[in-house]
Amino acid sequence: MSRSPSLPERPRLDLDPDMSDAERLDAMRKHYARILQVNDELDDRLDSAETRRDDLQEEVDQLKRRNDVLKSSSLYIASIEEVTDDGVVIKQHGNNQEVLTEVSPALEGDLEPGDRVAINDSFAVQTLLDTETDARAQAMEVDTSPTVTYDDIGGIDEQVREVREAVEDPLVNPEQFETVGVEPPAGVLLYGPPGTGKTMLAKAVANETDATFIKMAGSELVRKFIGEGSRLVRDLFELAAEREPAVIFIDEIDAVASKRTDSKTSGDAEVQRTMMQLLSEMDGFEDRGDIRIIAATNRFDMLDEAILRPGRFDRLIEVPKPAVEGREQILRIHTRNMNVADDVDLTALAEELDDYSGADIASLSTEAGMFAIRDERTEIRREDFEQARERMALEDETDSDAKARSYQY
Ligand SMILES: Nc1ncnc2c1ncn2[C@@H]1O[C@H](COP(=O)(O)OP(=O)(O)OP(=O)(O)O)[C@@H](O)[C@H]1O
Repeated sequence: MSRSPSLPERPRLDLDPDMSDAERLDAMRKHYARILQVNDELDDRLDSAETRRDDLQEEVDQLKRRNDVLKSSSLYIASIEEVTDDGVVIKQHGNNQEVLTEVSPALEGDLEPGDRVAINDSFAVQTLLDTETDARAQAMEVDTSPTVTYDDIGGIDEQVREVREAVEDPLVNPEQFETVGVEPPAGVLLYGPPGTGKTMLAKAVANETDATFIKMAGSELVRKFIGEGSRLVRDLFELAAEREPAVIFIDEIDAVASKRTDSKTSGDAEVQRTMMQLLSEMDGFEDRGDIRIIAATNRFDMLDEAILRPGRFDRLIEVPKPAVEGREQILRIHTRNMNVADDVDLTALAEELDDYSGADIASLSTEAGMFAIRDERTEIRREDFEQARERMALEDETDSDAKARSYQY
């Protein structure tokens, strides 16, 4: 450490008793001049000390900012390739870069080849990730032979027809498209309120074409770790290629494909990267064979237009809540295996179910059945449907009360 130069010596006034008045005055003038000089020197020192203090403060602020960035920065995913005496060899997901890195003492002895870990910017292993939480296994639902059929779907006949044309025909009859010389739609986007049958439609089309149904929720793609979302997208398309014919169904696509926000947080950047990966998979989709892709959203208004361009999700199908005839059809579908009493008029009931979605009608039917069971009856009566309706209205109210309450905070 450099030592600061010593302070200037304090001026002394030596007055001899034998001095004449003139000599005394002269000595005092010189002393005064010396004091002024020392004062100036001390002022200079003070100035430079202050400048140095400001510089140090600036350095402290910079370090604090850097520390904050480091604390809040995202982690990357890697796999342990090898455990050696000098540290562990990791392979970063996404770019496959291999690095020899040290392990923090807290994790020493805990790591084995094949483990998934989170690493920071300097490749230091931060956490061991549970293999149970393997993102792929969690994020994808694979159904090799879905059982939903078009007959199970009510009230949206026009939408069924459109989906069949856009997804089923190109899978079943690709030559027809070739002969006519038109490209089948690259991707189909189903949009509309929750519980209207969008997932059912995608499953039914997979069933009808003997395709594997692979579902991924958009919310699963928006993960905490950098590289994970885009990797999942790649895995999704790879899996579909292995299992073709396949129908890829991406639910809640708005989670990865919302209009760009202005904020530049790392989370947003990660969502962007995931969306870019999805777009690039779709752009390179032409030669992928028997794979069709369907996405769904309840928030059409939020979507980034980039995903709606030709060659991407270029067939938009609105799936609305059912009108009265549709509600009756759905009621009939959901009660067809139930023992419903003759006094139940499903046509009249359908008229009363204004604003019910298909999912609401399914719950209503089950709920009515439960009332009959509670009453130890084997037949479902009109009053069971009435009680079920009241109960659902009550639950709805509690739900919206809870929502209203939560908005207050
Ligand atoms: N049109 C319909 N016909 C028959 N049943 C329906 C219909 N729509 C919804 N249902 C019932 O509701 C359940 C949920 O529907 P589904 O998951 O297909 O809705 P969704 O539109 O995908 O909803 P979300 O947007 O919430 O994912 C279905 O399993 C089915 O029992």
